[in-house]
Amino acid sequence: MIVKVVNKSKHQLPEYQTESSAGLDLRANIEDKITLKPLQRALVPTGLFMELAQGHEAQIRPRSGLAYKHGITVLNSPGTIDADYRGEIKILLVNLSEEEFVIEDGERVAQMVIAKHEQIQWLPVDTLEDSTRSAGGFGSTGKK
Ligand SMILES: O=c1ccn([C@H]2C[C@H](O)[C@@H](COP(=O)(O)OP(=O)(O)OP(=O)(O)O)O2)c(=O)[nH]1
Repeated sequence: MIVKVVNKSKHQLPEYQTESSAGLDLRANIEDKITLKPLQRALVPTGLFMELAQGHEAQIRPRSGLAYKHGITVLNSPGTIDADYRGEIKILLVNLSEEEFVIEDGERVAQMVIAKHEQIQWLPVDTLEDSTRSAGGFGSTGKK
């Protein structure tokens, strides 16, 4: 799939790490380092602008290594980039660790997955067809 992109960052366009991976690593495009204290959040610019085809979205997700080693995650995960959005893609990071974390320019801070989504039409009805689960949820099936 071809996606139009304007790259105003100092960095190369994100590339897949392997042909079979879904996530494109996104790099911070910043003039000065950003220091995230515990529980602090920051909107990190990427310098990337995209034009997605209708019926598609981009999801901004955390990188598992940053989350595991440093408690750095995407606060609104998965962030949603709409097909009609023409602004700069930004990443909302939060530091869930007890130590401060420094984001450097060019650092791969999140990953982006482009996905198709359905376009639905509501069909208002009075009742829904029953199912085995019915209204059970939130642990209704137990632990094991
Ligand atoms: O992690 C994100 C999430 C969103 N956006 C941009 C693209 C998206 O299309 C737009 C709006 O996002 P969203 O719909 O999540 O924001 P909202 O809080 O509902 O605001 P809006 O009223 O602008 O829709 O902001 C980002 O750059 N990064």
